[in-house]
Amino acid sequence: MATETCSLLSVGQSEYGAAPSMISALEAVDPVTLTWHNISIQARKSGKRILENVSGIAKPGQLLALMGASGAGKTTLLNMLLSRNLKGLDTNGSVKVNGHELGRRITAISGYAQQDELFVGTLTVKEYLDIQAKLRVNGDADKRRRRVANVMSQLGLYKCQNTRIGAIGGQKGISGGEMRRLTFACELLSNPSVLFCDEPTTGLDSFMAESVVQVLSTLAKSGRTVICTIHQPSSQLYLMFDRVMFMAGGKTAFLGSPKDAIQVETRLIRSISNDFFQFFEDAGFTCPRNFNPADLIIHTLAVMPNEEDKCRQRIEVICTKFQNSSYGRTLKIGVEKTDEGQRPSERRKTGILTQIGALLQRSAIDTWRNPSLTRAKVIQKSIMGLFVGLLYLQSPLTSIGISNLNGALFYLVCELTYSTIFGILNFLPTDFPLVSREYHDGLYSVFSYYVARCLSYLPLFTADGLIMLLVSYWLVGFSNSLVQVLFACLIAFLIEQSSSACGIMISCISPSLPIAMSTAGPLLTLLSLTGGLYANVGALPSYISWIQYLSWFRYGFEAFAINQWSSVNEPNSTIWTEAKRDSVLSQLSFHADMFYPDLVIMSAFILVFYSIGYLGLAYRVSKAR
Ligand SMILES: Nc1ncnc2c1ncn2[C@@H]1O[C@H](COP(=O)(O)OP(=O)(O)OP(=O)(O)O)[C@@H](O)[C@H]1O
Repeated sequence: MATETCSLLSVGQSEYGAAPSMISALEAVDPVTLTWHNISIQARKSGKRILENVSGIAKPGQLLALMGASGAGKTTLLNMLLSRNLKGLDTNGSVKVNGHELGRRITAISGYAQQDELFVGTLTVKEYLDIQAKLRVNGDADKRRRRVANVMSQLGLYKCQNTRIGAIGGQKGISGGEMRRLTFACELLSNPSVLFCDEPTTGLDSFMAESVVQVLSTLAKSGRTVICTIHQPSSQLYLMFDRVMFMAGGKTAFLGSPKDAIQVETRLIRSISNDFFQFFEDAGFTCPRNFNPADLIIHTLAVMPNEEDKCRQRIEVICTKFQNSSYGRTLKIGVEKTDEGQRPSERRKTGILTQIGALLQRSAIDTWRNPSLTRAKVIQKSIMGLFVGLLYLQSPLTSIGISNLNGALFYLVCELTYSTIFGILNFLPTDFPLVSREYHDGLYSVFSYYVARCLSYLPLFTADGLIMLLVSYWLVGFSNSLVQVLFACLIAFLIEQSSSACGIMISCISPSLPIAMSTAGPLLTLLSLTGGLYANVGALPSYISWIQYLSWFRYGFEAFAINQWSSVNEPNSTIWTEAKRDSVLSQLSFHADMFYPDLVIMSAFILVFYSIGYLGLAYRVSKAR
């Protein structure tokens, strides 16, 4: 195990700004040699061969670039090395870390910077890294602070540490290059021995692309094994890699080193041809002067439309030549002769409470910085409360007044349900890509995410209902003894929680938001129609009647009604008897002794809905590999 701390100059420190007092060195890692041997991958359904006997080796201290035309198999190889995203594929061959097959456990020693960046855009760079550190660094607050300071310093993120990350189509935040460096920074917090990057320079201008490859090169020099896929690098970038692997038609066309000591631009291509490019020239494909070598090779290895047979033949020639060349033989020996070395130490997950705390903090900041939902709900519920209050203003205890009060109670049940459920159906779609990625990166369990996310919704989806209830309560003239008001608040809470738990459940088990929406609509119609106001629950036909027992509309309405009619406001309270209460309730086929069972049943609904939602989410996240 490595014990020394590498002392590197921070990448672009002066350019991007760094805190001078901070330690600007990356912590040491266990050196890792990654080998892959005879990897063959086939699509299960179509039988299409995606990779064929691909072998390779990546060593600590080296930056290896996987290159090739589109469809060559670069991403599939990267996924195989990481043992993820292999759904629907049959795989063969072995991937070894210091001679050990780790399988999925490779995530515990590696970082994977994926091409599409997923962040919580409302957070600043520093806040995001602090929370990531809580999820990735096992240790005390001081260790986390140092790790964050180190990676910010190494990746030149100090200057933008207080800038919000921003989101595409939303608030503008940090630049594309800074986002890419933030992705690496998150991965580096775990101090991985191996770093995988999928197309790290795509979408960046040449200056940004160079700075990103410079970062990767520096990370490799710190003793890490860095592997990235890359599309058409410029001549300059191309020379920054320690090793390049060219792929074509799912095979290895070359794995070796490009020349890196080129001083004069005009000599660049000829100089490369001395070593790396020599192989392609020997195969009969010469590189013209002033031509970007990577461009030429990728072009040579591409399968052109309308010339497929010719291209495939050419690829076959090159791949066979490579296998029989000294490069191919050296590679074969290197891969086969890798002895078992020390198993690198694996990152341990942080505790479940730490995970929940960090995720809750992230959600809370996001909600706080995104006040539109909160504001909309509070305003909407205040207006609805006022409207209900004015509509049923001080209803008298006449038969019409009693019926109005029951109508007001049922309306409250509906309002607590509909806006909650449709407000929460978006629970998963927005979060899902980030959650499933972070879960597969080994940052936290689905349970931690689920608990934190549900808790983060709780205050808003409780307060809004109570605001509506309390705004309307005295206006309508509901029974206002302290006990009745408190019970009314509890009932409103249980109704709103039943709705949000049901919304979360539907969101977690539906494959998409439109399906969730079209499930929720008819379901709520059924549940509200059997809730007790539109049709008397005692007179429903038997083939429909059972639905009422699945309806929190019914239990919530019954509990509200029992609470309301158990006693009434002065001066009528003295003449209000149990018989009168029972008579009002019996009009609705409700029973006074069902009050506590109603509360218990709604609590059970909440538990069951949350549990099903959790199981649905866990299943979907596990399948999203
Ligand atoms: N699950 C799958 N089922 C069927 N075919 C697949 C599957 N995954 C990948 N392929 C096919 O395998 C080939 C290689 O895909 P891959 O994404 O690895 O290529 P790539 O070199 O990374 O391409 P690009 O540079 O365009 O991202 C493609 O033809 C792709 O359509």
